[in-house]
Amino acid sequence: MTIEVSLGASAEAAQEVKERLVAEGVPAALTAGDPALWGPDAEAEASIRLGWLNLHETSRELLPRLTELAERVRAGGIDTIVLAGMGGSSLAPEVICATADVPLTVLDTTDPHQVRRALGPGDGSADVLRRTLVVVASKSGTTIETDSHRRIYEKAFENAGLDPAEHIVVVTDPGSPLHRLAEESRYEVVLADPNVGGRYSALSAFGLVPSALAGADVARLLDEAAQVRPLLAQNEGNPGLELGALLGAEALRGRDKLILRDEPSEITSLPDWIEQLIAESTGKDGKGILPVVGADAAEASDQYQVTIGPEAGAFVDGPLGAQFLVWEYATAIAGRVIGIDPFNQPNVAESKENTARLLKEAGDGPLPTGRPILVDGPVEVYGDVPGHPKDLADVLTWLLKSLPPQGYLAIMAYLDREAAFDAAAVGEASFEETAEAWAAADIATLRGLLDHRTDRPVTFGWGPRFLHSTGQYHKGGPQNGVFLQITGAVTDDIEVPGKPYTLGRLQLAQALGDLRALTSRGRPAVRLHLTDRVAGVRHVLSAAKEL
Ligand SMILES: O=P(O)(O)OC[C@H]1O[C@H](O)[C@H](O)[C@@H](O)[C@@H]1O
Repeated sequence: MTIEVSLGASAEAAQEVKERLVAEGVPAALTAGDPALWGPDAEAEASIRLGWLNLHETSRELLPRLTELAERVRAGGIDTIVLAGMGGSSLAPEVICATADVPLTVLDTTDPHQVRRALGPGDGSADVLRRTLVVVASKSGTTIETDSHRRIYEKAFENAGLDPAEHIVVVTDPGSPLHRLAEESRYEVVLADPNVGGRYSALSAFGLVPSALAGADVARLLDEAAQVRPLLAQNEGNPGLELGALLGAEALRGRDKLILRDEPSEITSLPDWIEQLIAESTGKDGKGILPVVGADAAEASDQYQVTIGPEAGAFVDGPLGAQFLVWEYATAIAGRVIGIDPFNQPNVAESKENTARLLKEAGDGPLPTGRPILVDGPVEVYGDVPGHPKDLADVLTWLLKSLPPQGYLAIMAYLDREAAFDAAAVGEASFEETAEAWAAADIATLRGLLDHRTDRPVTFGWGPRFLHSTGQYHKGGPQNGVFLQITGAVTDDIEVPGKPYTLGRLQLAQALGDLRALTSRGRPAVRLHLTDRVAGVRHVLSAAKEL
């Protein structure tokens, strides 16, 4: 089965853009790997970023090794695959494994409570660790979260009397600092294609290694991509061109909020991967397309909806391997239409630098959190909120009122994204009861509650995961975002071996660093700090319900 793209009510607008792209010879030029398609400023970067167009062929050479590796790992009694990787180094495997229904633990967080769930109690349970293989995945080999996870796991394996070399597999680019370290440590290394950027790497070693180890059929993904690939050079019947023309045409006429719907289909959670691809590729130079995951399309002139799976209106229906390639192609096309370089991420570094500076300046002392402007039960409020708010509800109301006509609200939660598991594990409860208990304990429920109170789109991101995704758009895209950051007290912190910070301290520094970047742009931004996480989540949700 190949892929079907339907443009729904937007077909006419897309047609005009498509005709222009065809007249300019773009489909053939893109599939031939022409790096000049995004203008002279983008050419140098593009010339080393188009390898994703051929991964359906070039990644095939990985398959025998992956089969052998997966067998060896299983024969060694390992049944738990943990993936330490941020953004493009984990989002695709998460979707691949969810779709294949094989378990994969993704560590794309600095939340100590969430990392503790993977490690097991204490400094890691020997029982859990014996059965665990950690895939340390980083293209640059320098990402601070992934480096921290590697250090934590190395120490945990050693403490448990296990040889880290038997429990760690590294995926990185040739010559990266992580490559060198892995060789010194005798880790198994799978090198990735350096001509593929992180968010375009779903079908490279970054997508395939952890997924194959977790038990997914990755050869099938390459077959699915190979089926659609010949269509991408065509002027007609080209799903990537259709979708790219749609994304570009909508953005040009001011419809720059893309509501991504995930209807029940054979694919699970693809919008979470598309979100990074589109937000980080297009959100720059004051332009961009904002993907909104999990929302219903509002009747607003700047929003439109695309569904994964067959549905009324605009949709993309087809197997996962083909979806990856078609969305990548469409994003590259949309980048040309909008007039940005879809392969760089110029504003991501800023928050990272702020975080490093905050940690350095604070030394052994406390991080500069400032003083709360009010305390409402288990929730402290930080930020410049005018008009002397008296409680949390007033603060949320002010944030919603601050939304400009074309704006959006971004909720950014630096918390344990699995915390709601604890509340939902209620013995013999029915599916409905469990789902209800989950929603009542999950801070992500806030997105829907605030969405009901505004016609502006509301996004939700787990920090620091989103910093490697929508974080680029927030800082580099149209400056009309309003930001609600949520942090929480840490009761069970984890040392990062060889570093002067703990995970909890790093997480808070990341939140403060990003807040600094957002407020320096004059954007309205508030931080809620939950002094008791469970009670705090309940309190925030109940305040939002009463607005
Ligand atoms: O794979 P890494 O080098 O560790 O990078 C992981 C992620 O980090 C950065 O912040 C980039 O903005 C992302 O595009 C990338 O996917």
